[in-house]
Amino acid sequence: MLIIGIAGGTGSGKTTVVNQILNELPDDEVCVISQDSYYNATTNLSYEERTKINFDHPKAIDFDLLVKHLTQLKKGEIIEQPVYSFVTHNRTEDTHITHPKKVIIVEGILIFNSKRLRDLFDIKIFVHADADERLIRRTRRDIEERGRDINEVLSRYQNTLKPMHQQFIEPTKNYADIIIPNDRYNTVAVDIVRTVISNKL
Ligand SMILES: Nc1ncnc2c1ncn2[C@@H]1O[C@H](COP(=O)(O)OP(=O)(O)O)[C@@H](O)[C@H]1O
Ligand SMILES: O=c1ccn([C@@H]2O[C@H](COP(=O)(O)O)[C@@H](O)[C@H]2O)c(=O)[nH]1
Repeated sequence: MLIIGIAGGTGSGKTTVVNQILNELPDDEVCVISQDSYYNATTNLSYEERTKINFDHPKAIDFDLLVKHLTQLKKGEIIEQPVYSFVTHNRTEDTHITHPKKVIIVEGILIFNSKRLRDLFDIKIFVHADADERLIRRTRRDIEERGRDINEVLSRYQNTLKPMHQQFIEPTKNYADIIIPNDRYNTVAVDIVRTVISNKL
């Protein structure tokens, strides 16, 4: 089994890179775990209280469950990945049954922040895009896909995204084996990662 961690700031293009890697790879050989599925369950809080959570701080993530699930997959066990809603800021009632595969890709902004997780990765990849590019992408995506308005996106960026990125995400670039520059679509880098995976399969 090969476990690949893909980190990078919000809007850097992690999900896009993962999807490009998955294209042309056999479905039954690769599975993806998203750190976003492991935001803490906040059912005890009101919607208003949930909107005030700092989602870019490591404390917002249920790393215990993420490490437990990855360890189970490594042992060949099936897991029930939580399903998260960015609209309600909470886990849904659903779960996603995930089978162990030869290659497991874990992606998320804070995954290199946890030593326990880092130790589980065979390859660590950091997707880099400049802050202005990330802000533009995030603004478009959150308005089009995550039900936000421009004020929400910009005030969240100023109050939490930017400072948390500088404090907790950017420094973890140092742990990466490979850094993918992603201000533009980087097909060469994606091809290299795909080749590494294909060799393993
Ligand atoms: N290299 C790129 N150039 C332009 N737009 C991109 C690029 N990579 C991703 N995007 C777009 O930016 C937005 C955020 O990308 P996404 O992959 O969701 O980032 P992340 O998972 O890192 O938050 C998406 O709308 C995506 O289509
Ligand atoms: O309820 C939530 C939970 C998280 N976020 C934001 O999501 C990004 C991480 O996801 P990416 O796909 O890597 O962008 C993080 O910056 C959180 O601020 C949210 O908006 N709402």
